[in-house]
Amino acid sequence: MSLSHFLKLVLQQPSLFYSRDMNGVSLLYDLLHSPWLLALLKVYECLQEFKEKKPAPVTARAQASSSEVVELLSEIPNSPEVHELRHILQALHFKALLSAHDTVAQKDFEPWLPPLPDTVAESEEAMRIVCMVKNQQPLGATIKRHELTGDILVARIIHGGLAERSGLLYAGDKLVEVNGVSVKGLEPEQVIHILALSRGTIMFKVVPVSDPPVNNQEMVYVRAMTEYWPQEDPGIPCVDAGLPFQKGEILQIVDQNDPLWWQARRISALSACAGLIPSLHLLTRKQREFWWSQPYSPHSCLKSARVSSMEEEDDMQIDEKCVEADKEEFVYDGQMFFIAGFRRSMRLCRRKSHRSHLHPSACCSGRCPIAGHVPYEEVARYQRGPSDKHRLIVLVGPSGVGVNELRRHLIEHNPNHFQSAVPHTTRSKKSYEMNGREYHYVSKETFESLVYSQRMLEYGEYKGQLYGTSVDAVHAVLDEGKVCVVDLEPQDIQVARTQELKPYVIFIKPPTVSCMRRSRKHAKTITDYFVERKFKDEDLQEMEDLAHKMETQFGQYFDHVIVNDSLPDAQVRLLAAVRQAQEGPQWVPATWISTESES
Ligand SMILES: Nc1ncnc2c1ncn2[C@@H]1O[C@H](COP(=O)(O)OP(=O)(O)OP(=O)(O)O)[C@@H](O)[C@H]1O
Repeated sequence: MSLSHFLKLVLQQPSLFYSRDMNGVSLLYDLLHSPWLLALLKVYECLQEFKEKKPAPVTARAQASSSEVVELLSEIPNSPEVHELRHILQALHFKALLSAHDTVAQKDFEPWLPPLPDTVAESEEAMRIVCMVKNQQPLGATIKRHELTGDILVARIIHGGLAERSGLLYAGDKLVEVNGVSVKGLEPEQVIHILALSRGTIMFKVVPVSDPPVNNQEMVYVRAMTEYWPQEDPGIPCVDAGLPFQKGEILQIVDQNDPLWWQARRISALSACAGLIPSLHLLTRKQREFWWSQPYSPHSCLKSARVSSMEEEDDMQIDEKCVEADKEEFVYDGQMFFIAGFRRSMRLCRRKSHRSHLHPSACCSGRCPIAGHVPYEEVARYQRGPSDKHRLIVLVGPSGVGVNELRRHLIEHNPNHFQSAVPHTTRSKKSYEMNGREYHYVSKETFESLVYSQRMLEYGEYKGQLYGTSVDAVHAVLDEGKVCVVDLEPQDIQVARTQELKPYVIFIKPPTVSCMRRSRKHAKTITDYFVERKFKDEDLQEMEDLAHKMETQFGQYFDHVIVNDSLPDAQVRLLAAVRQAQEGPQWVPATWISTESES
């Protein structure tokens, strides 16, 4: 019988006795002998005994004792009993049980809150007393001083922070006291000082804001196109509440109520407390101010020093056919395949300046990353559908890192699935070549019109001829249901970033110079002078420097990074990354998705 049911009977019984017409002695006799009264007395006795005993754990460190026993057991001869005991003591569920026991024994499972003050003056009726246990975590709120009244107000509540989780403090609440100290006339910094000194529990006396703000904004995701370090920003309302981020990181914007300071989380830590980041407007302004504060220097697009020095060198005549025809044809599954876009002239041309007079706009307005640079790019999750074209795969990396080696390997791995785009050139066709196989041979005028109509992903000049890869050449591959794999200079990525191509950019990064000295012992680089020449130490150093510059300037566009140390490893990782790009969900600019749904 449950105790509550039993107590109900107890209450019923006296009323029955009372209603019966009985003399007092027999009533008392019956009452004292009734089983329910005896049972009730027994319960009472048990409770009294329990109260006196005050049960206490024999030890508060059962876990430690268990570990000691396990250690001792290892020193005595093994027997089935010893084995069993050790097995029990080391079992995960048993350890969890002891851990729970110790937690209860040490009573560290709930915070201690101070008693609320008994006397609250009538005039303070509208006040709210809020107690919080800090537990070494930040409060998750910022304060400010009201410009006119001088009141100290809660400026914002950080999403996921202690204050928000308590549900007791709101932006706009007026602070009256902190831990019994009046904040009247204090500067926000002084209040922060009081808060910083408080350990464990903090008690606020606040006048609640009449309309607590409701955050019903939609969750927005952005890619950080720049980096941000709160410690270096003197303008941030609270450095500790700032969220540092790197280029290319995906952020979830959880609050845009403040026009200057948004609240965001990193996509990699969505359960963490949000942090403050400058709003789009503020960060754009900061970037502009920084830009103007820099000493004037004519901007030059990222180029390798080796490139400019090469341009001054005289070209040597090298037998083109013997160099260019290398490994262009191969057999796969009994079928002959031709691989275009790997020619020496094309590769050397890529290294040359992209600041061509052909481009309709000057360097700093089109392909250059500084022009039109937004600090946050809104992104959305994209999953390629079965009937969608493949995403363009773009490989980027400093010259000599192995971009072509990896690209070639990928295509040769399965030429029915991976293919390069056939480039365009203005040079004349050789007798052993075929139009549309090695190159699309076009006139200078046609090439220029492709450039002017923004149909060239990349282009350049080599030995007085133009070379480049057109958007249409990429489409020709994609339309066949294949994956197009191209090699671009980082400044050309922006041109390829369109809804129609949805490029997935993989940065091929060199390992350290000392690693390369080992792995590139037999590797060869191509130069204007030499068809193939061994890497020198300065080539490797330059590769490392250039990779660093590329990451600093263009890291925001890289969807994936592969360090090319061991070639076989890099090949495997590239294949996996390309598969993931086509089959897995990724963050892409939101405009790539919305344009699609509108059409
Ligand atoms: N991980 C590696 N280990 C050893 N050698 C490598 C590795 N990756 C590439 N190589 C070699 O380095 C040389 C340069 O590679 P590759 O031609 O692919 O460079 P690239 O990045 O395409 O540069 P370029 O702009 O000069 O064409 C080649 O001989 C290649 O076989």
